[in-house]
Amino acid sequence: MEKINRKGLLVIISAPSGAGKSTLISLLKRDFPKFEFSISYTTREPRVGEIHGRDYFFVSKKEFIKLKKENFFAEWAEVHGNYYGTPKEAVLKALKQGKDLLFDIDVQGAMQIKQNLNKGIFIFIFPPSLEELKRRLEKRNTDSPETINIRLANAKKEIQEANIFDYWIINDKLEAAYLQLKSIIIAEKLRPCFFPDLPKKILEQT
Ligand SMILES: Nc1ncnc2c1ncn2[C@@H]1O[C@H](COP(=O)(O)OP(=O)(O)OP(=O)(O)O)[C@@H](O)[C@H]1O
Ligand SMILES: Nc1nc2c(ncn2[C@@H]2O[C@H](COP(=O)(O)O)[C@@H](O)[C@H]2O)c(=O)[nH]1
Repeated sequence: MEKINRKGLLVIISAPSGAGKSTLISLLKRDFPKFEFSISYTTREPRVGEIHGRDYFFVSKKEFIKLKKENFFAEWAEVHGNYYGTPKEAVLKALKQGKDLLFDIDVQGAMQIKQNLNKGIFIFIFPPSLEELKRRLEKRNTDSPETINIRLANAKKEIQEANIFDYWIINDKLEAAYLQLKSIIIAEKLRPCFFPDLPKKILEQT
């Protein structure tokens, strides 16, 4: 069969810190090798094992503010006391090339993408409870007790904003949550709007 043109899908995933976004996204990276992943800029210090240009572009506050003034970001927000932003160029490139692009961003950023681009599917991941969220953050052992407290306080606010999202997933058992996430993405990728030429191509075949 002749190659069918496909438009790219934008997938925006948000969750309170520690709910399991990065864990779920690493499974998507394994199963959807053609997906592009938006790499954000941040003023946060790198965690052990994080690599500049793979996990984030780690920049100073001064550099971030300069980029912000230059209109470099598709969206940006102050999250848990640090700045985070999505480079506009990566989004425009993915849209132009019809590539699927996934964003791991907070609720404020998701709202901006919704307003500015007016496209994408918006998925919110819940932890099974706030106690379990705290347990996961403590067990991850990447943040100080003060930072964990800030992240837990922000989790309550983020959960209250969850109604702007298209899909909700509770990440209790990882396998079940991942199956739900994967199913949403597969179903969304099959929407007719992503294959505008398909009926014509099928009818033209001899
Ligand atoms: N379903 C699950 N059950 C138990 N532990 C989990 C589950 N999902 C993720 N975790 C663990 O919880 C911790 C937090 O997960 P992860 O780092 O993926 O969260 P996150 O939402 O990306 O957080 P952040 O926004 O701070 O980056 C990790 O140690 C991870 O291994
Ligand atoms: N608005 C944006 N939020 C972002 C972006 N990149 C990441 N994030 C969110 O920040 C928090 C904290 O992340 P962490 O890696 O420090 O734990 C989390 O909710 C991310 O989703 C971004 O470009 N814009």
